[in-house]
Amino acid sequence: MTTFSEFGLHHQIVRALGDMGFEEASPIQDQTIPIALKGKDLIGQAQTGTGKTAAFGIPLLERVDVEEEHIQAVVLAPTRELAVQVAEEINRIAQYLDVRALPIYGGQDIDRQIRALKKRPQIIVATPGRFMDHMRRKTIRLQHIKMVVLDEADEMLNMGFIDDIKMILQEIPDERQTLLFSATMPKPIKEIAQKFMKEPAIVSIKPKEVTVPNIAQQYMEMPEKQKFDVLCRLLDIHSPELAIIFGRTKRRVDELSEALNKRGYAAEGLHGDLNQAKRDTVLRRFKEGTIEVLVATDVAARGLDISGVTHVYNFDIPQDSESYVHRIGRTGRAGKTGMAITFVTPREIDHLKMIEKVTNRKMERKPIPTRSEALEGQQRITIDKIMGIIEDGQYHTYKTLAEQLLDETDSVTLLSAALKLLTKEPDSTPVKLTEEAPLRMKKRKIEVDRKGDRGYSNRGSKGDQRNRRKPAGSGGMRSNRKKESSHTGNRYT
Ligand SMILES: Nc1ncnc2c1ncn2[C@@H]1O[C@H](COP(=O)(O)OP(=O)(O)OP(=O)(O)O)[C@@H](O)[C@H]1O
Ligand SMILES: [Mg+2]
Repeated sequence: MTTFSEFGLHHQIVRALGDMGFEEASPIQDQTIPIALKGKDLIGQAQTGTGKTAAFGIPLLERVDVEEEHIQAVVLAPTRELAVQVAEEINRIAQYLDVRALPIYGGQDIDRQIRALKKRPQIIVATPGRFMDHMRRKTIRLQHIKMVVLDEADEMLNMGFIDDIKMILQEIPDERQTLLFSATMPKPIKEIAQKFMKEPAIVSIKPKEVTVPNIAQQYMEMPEKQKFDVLCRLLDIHSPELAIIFGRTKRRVDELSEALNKRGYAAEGLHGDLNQAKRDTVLRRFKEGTIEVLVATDVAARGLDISGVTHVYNFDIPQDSESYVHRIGRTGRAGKTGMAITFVTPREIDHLKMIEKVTNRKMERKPIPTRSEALEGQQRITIDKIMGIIEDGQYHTYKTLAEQLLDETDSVTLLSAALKLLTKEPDSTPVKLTEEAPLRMKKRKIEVDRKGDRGYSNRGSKGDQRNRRKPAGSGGMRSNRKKESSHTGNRYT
């Protein structure tokens, strides 16, 4: 593997990477950075959590002219959270340079953004809708942009941003460099590539390895009604450092997080109907560990890099293999290990098989854990905590009290009572969860797979696009453009 100094990067960048704990380039960085540094167009595909952000972030910073006070590079990303995260990572790499990346996204006060833009950042990381708004207002000028990155391009297409992206790419000067990155690359991406990129170099992992090997993948089959109790048991047994639970719909996420709280888990929901401030708070609290369980729709699946996520639970099986790959990829990042458990109802087994087929990886079937296993899990945690205190030696102030108690009660009885008190016993508080209909396999999906579409999903296929898209205008791009301005506030799900 290559060390970063071998790429001939600015010493400030190498130093920042060192501060960040990056010692060697990851494989995708190793293969793409030299190409991107030459100014060539590039499609980079690599598994989740393997450092694609720095793979484009480093060349952007390397190629930005520090003296020039214009926007020189634009990264487009599908969600606000991702825009913020990518800008933060670029700024960390840029900490010893006089270069700044500014995140720009819908839902944030536009005047504030305009003021921030006046400070002349060289790099913008934006969601497409808000970027279009600024293009129209001429608060972002395009003529000096010489690099464009599409991060999670396929998701931006799924979210109906295709026209925005085409428009943006059309308006940015031609003699630019275009980079496109994602863990999955369904077909419509190729169309964008053909139209808007100049003989892109393709750096791609084999479909065989679409998921990273360090994530243990398991599934459990059970009726819909049983899912919630099983989830609670698993949380008790695994006691994750941080866990993400994926639900199919926004209502589902709300109900699940409420139900989890009722049963004593520190959980909060994240989905597109929450306002910006709430979304920010939830993510912050999760990153800090104030909440241990994040319940989310697919919005959190893309790109989010939160260290400490040890477990991902697909409470509802994901719609397609692409979503599966991105969801489970929230764990097992940067070489760490992780565990992903998918719940499947008997009628959804075909769906699971389809996912296995496309990802080319079998999930291990696991039996449903029992209530007593859950209790054992929690008891183990209690014991670990007690042993931890003994190791720390911080218990001496309690010794006299312990001796007094032992005069009156025998040690086994005393310790048993203390263990009971400290152990979170499996809880069966009734909760309200509206049943979800099982996911049905659509015939079309299998057909696409059989055709050998390299894409790990079919979500990008035309039919789906039509369904997922915002109400599409029949008019040309210009008419779309107008209409969309009124939408920008809430388009990012
Ligand atoms: N060379 C490196 N050495 C050590 N850690 C790294 C290196 N490159 C990136 N990382 C860290 O690995 C984590 C994952 O990186 P990143 O978010 O860029 O992954 P990704 O490939 O974009 O994943 P996804 O497909 O989910 O978006 C980040 O915390 C990042 O800081
Ligand atoms: Mg990423």
